[in-house]
Amino acid sequence: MNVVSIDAFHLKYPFEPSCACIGYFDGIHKGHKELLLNCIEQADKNQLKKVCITFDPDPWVIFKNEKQKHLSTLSDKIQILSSYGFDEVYILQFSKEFASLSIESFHHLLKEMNIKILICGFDFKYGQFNSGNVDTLKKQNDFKVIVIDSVNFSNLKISTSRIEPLILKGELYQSNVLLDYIYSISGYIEHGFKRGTNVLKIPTANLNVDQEYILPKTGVYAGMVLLENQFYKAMINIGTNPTFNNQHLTIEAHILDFDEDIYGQKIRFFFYDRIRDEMKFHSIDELKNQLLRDIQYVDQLNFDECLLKNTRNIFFKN
Ligand SMILES: Cc1cc2nc3c(=O)[nH]c(=O)nc-3n(C[C@H](O)[C@H](O)[C@H](O)COP(=O)(O)O)c2cc1C
Ligand SMILES: Nc1ncnc2c1ncn2[C@@H]1O[C@H](COP(=O)(O)OP(=O)(O)OP(=O)(O)O)[C@@H](O)[C@H]1O
Repeated sequence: MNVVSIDAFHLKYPFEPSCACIGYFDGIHKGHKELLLNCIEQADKNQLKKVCITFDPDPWVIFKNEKQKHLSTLSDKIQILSSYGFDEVYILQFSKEFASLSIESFHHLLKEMNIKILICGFDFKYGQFNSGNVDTLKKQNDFKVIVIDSVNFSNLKISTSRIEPLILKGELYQSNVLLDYIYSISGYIEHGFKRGTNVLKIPTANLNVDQEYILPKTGVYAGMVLLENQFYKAMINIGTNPTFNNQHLTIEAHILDFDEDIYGQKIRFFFYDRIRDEMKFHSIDELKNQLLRDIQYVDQLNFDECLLKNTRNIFFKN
């Protein structure tokens, strides 16, 4: 899959005729999935390149000058799109100039990018003051437009802004249902206080997380980790280890049936469901007994087959 960064005002790339879906696609949830699958199907049917058009940076960065947290980093999006079988991802460089393109200039840009079929959601907006929408798109004759109806859950549109608060509240199972795969964050393993290994005899991998991610509410989660293209069941804690009065928030996983030195390695933590609050225990033995019960619980937990399969399809590299 080719990933191409595009300056809308200086098109240089040799664009081949394509069927493209368009959006910011943070998290690539179940609603987005409908667009992506439709795009792949239409591209194959019409012998066109399979293209996903997205934007970077986040419009908020440009308008509010604030770094936003996201469900997925750009690199995650690229990985997910690659798992769908896209040929190309066009990343339109978002700027104030780009945001103020007139409706006609936006259509002209897509025509110049050799888009033959455009797939978007029913509420897609574009151009100056977000004045472009599916009605204005349908009025032009340069490319065909396919509009996807709202993909709902409990009669409400599935959207990134609906999933984000669920993650912040720790309702990870519900977020996963709306995403259609298991939510994850990634980073590198760093050194902790070594109490896991030395005091508790329950070693943990401490995550130095990419700061872009939306972090689940503090607490203990059943989940998995992905390490060197292998999935392992894990229990994850996000918190300040109140039994030890830590000053800073840590994100750590005890990987079940695993005992290797993995400092410095790239790792991904998957949050399947929240088990409990992080608690302050009166003694290390009490904490240890609780951790042993958590291990037992996670060990016997059967993850939803469909969520597991979708997650593997995205993140497992063949
Ligand atoms: C699944 C899991 C649950 C945990 N729950 C708690 C908890 O409820 N209270 C607490 O003080 N620490 C909790 N911890 C954190 C342990 O205290 C921690 O693993 C230990 O302090 C090791 O830290 P270190 O990696 O910095 O050495 C939990 C850790 C894990 C992996
Ligand atoms: N549930 C959905 N059903 C159909 N189309 C959707 C759905 N969610 C998003 N889309 C479409 O997918 C494309 C990308 O959506 P985008 O990422 O901009 O927003 P979103 O998922 O609705 O999130 P937000 O809450 O940030 O608005 C757009 O064309 C949008 O209309």
